[in-house]
Amino acid sequence: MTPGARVAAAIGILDAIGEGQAAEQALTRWARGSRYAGSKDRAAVRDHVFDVLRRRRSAAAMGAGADGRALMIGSLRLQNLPPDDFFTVEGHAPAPLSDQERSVPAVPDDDGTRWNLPDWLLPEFRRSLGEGADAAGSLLGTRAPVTLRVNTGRIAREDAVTRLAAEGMINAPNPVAETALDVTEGARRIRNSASFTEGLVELQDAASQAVAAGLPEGARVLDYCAGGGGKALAIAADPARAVFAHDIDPRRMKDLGQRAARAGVHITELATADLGAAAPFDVVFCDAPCSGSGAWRRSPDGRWTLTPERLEELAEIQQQILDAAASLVAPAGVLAYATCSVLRVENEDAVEAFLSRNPGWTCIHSERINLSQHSDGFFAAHLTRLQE
Ligand SMILES: C[S@@+](CC[C@H](N)C(=O)[O-])C[C@H]1O[C@@H](n2cnc3c(N)ncnc32)[C@H](O)[C@@H]1O
Repeated sequence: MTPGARVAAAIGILDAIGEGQAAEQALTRWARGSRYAGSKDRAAVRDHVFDVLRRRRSAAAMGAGADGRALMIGSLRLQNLPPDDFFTVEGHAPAPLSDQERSVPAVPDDDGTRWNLPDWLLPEFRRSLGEGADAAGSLLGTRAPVTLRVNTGRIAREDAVTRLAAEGMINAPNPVAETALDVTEGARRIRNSASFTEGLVELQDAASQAVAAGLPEGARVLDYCAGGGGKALAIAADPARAVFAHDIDPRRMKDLGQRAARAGVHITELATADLGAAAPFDVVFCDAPCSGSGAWRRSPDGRWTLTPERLEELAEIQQQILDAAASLVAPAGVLAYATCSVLRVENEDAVEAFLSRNPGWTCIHSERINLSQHSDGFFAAHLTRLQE
């Protein structure tokens, strides 16, 4: 595909998203109907679409419109790429810019446009991040780093650096977690590399790695919201732990057995009905469902699909999870709560709500891992029962 044809494809996908399709669904549908598109084309189209979604408000302002065409014009301008180079009509490129489209509008300098967030979320974003709001808002408009977790049970981080470099992936130690490596070049090779297929590395954000590494000691650990099991795998890398995984939707754990085998670790999956018999656990870890606001660079349509009602609903689910998980914690054990959200309502407020309903519990640790060029934004808190 020509560069212009890739832009034309992105415009069609953005229009489908504008009509209500989820971003991943719209991309998959386009790829299925475009067998001529090779893997580099698919990656380039995806990058265009995600670049727009990360900066949709600024792109709409720069392109003077909200449809796919205007958003793509705006997005190219934001990247200092002249739209005229892509809108040539040749080789399946979109039609050339009209005189009106060629005049570059002035972009408003309000927080919502600069941070590319919906207006309703701005008060909560400011309350949550305080002086860090501007930095976090700007970062949300950039591409997320590609980060690996080194399976240190198998290979030391410094040896992994050399090995990955030999396989064409330029990488460097990440400062957020001792097991993390940032891949700066060759990231598309990861999944087919021997290092990956042999279980020496996994793709995982550095904040997730730091949260798993920061869990308190304890032999029996339950990952209560295990999902695909990324954190369960990281926890299981410590041979001193017996790790159990649970998710309300067990289909989410379908690849966990295979991933654990590749990593050379053992994880026991538990159905909801079996939790009571397997309890108590020294640590019950709840990586709770949340807005995902700390990871909106990776799922950039999340900020446009979140609603005040959904945020409220998530806060209720988070309390239900804490209550259910608390009953599985050993008397001197720890209930660990985490989200990949930067919003107070899902973090500090959630912990406070649990503690006010459960005066026998106290918070012994609470930390925010800031959104940065090295990791997503994360929150973690450790709660335990007050000893008599
Ligand atoms: C943030 S994701 C977990 C990601 C996972 N820990 C990882 O590292 O890949 C949250 C998970 O919580 C699960 N979940 C939602 N409600 C739940 C509940 N009431 N009890 C247990 N799990 C729940 C969801 O199915 C989802 O897989």
